[in-house]
Amino acid sequence: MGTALVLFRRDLRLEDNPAWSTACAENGRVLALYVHAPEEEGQWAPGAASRWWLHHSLSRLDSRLRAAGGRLHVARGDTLEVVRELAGQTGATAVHWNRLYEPASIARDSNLKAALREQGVEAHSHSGALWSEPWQVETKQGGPYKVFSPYWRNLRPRLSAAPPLPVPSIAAFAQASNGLPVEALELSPRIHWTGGLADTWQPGEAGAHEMLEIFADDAVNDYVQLRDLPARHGTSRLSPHLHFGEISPRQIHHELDSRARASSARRRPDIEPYLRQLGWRDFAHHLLFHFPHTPTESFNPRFARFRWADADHAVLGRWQRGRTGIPLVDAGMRELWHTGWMHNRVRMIVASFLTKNLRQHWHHGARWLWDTLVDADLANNTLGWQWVAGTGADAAPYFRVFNPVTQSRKFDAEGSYLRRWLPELEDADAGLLHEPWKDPGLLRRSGYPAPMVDLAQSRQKALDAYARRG
Ligand SMILES: Cc1cc2nc3c(=O)[nH]c(=O)nc-3n(C[C@H](O)[C@H](O)[C@H](O)COP(=O)(O)OP(=O)(O)OC[C@H]3O[C@@H](n4cnc5c(N)ncnc54)[C@H](O)[C@@H]3O)c2cc1C
Repeated sequence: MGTALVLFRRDLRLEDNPAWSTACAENGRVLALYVHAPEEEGQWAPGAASRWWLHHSLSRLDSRLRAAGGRLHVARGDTLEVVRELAGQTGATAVHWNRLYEPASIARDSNLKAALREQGVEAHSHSGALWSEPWQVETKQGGPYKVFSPYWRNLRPRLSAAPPLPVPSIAAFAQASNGLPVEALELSPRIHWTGGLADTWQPGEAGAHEMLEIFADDAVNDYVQLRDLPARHGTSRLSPHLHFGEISPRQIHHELDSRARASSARRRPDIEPYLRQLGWRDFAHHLLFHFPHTPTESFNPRFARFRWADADHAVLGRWQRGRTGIPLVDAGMRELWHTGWMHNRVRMIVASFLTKNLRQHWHHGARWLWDTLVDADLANNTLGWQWVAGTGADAAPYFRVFNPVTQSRKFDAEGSYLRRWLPELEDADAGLLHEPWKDPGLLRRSGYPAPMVDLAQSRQKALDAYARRG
């Protein structure tokens, strides 16, 4: 049996990894390879929080492989050159990887496949990141979907909760020289600002399964009731693990389905609302694959000439630092800065505030989240921003401007989320917490800023601007 290289990218797991399983089954020797080539990701090289995650996830994968007698061969440089050099060194006759769907990755991987095949090396790509390939779900007319509900109605009946691929046994690891330690990639920042990330997350395959277990043990039962409450752990928090491929949708589906079947009919959780939400991830990738211009251009062409306010760095800075004077917006932005994550409902509110009340282009928000989220994902982030800004496929209507005070009273009625992230308002009266500007004395005493815009007036200005669009 021959030797194969397996390129690990955002599939940093050994279980349910089709590229890894196939290579191990078909070859006597395998080399697990990570090539660090951020420039090959075009404008979307990983941001600071993602790099932190990647450092730890690669280290954990390396440790797992070492425990099995091998290691992760880490290299930096041009992927094709590195693969060619290692194929030569190890005598590999095949290269396997799981597909990615960002435009730059598709272009890179197509070149890689063609160049390797030309050289007589087999190149195999596999489906390991999504439930379904973006081209497998088609409308009756044979085109892509633009609206989620019909997309989901088409996809859902085809999804199987079959057991995922087990961790394969490995005959032998191929040896290669010049591998780097993960530290050499300098992904972890020199300045120590990542304490909050380390306190919140455990990157890697084991961390992903722990997170799934916590969710499956408890919150999945009340997902519909709790998923909108930012103070509660009502969602799975699997997004960074999914982004880095430490766990797959198939694994999650299988685990939740098996547990549901094992529980008595009376106590059986309804896992459908959660699966549907996970379906948005496949949908986001479906959209990105079919409409690759959307990370930078409005999905809806009617917004191509929309006049956003000029970029204002002071305004953006207050939003980024959580100093807008609107408690729910500031709490979300501070949660993001501290933990690298923000609750979905709060993401919608901070995005609506930026694009509508402040009328800043959604690009600015998308970029900031790209740098600060541990789950920054081009497909999901693009969909989220275009949805809220009203410029996207299946978007919130442009006239929907979230009122952050109403939202905060509804979804954080007791103010636990606000008090947690705005310690200066910890002692504020419950009635004032959502609108502290109503008591100038409170603002003076606490140092919490006055609102940077009047919510009603800025909403009206946004509606006027949207009404004039295109
Ligand atoms: C402005 C904005 C920006 C966003 N940026 C990102 C991003 O960069 N990366 C990211 O993963 N999600 C993004 N989202 C979607 C969503 O907020 C997160 O996926 C979710 O908060 C992650 O938490 P969770 O894992 O607990 O979600 P759960 O509710 O437990 O959902 C399970 C999984 O389903 C997927 N999912 C859930 N909601 C969505 C959605 N609306 N769109 C696409 N996939 C979804 C995620 O992979 C998530 O992990 C964004 C949303 C908005 C409004």
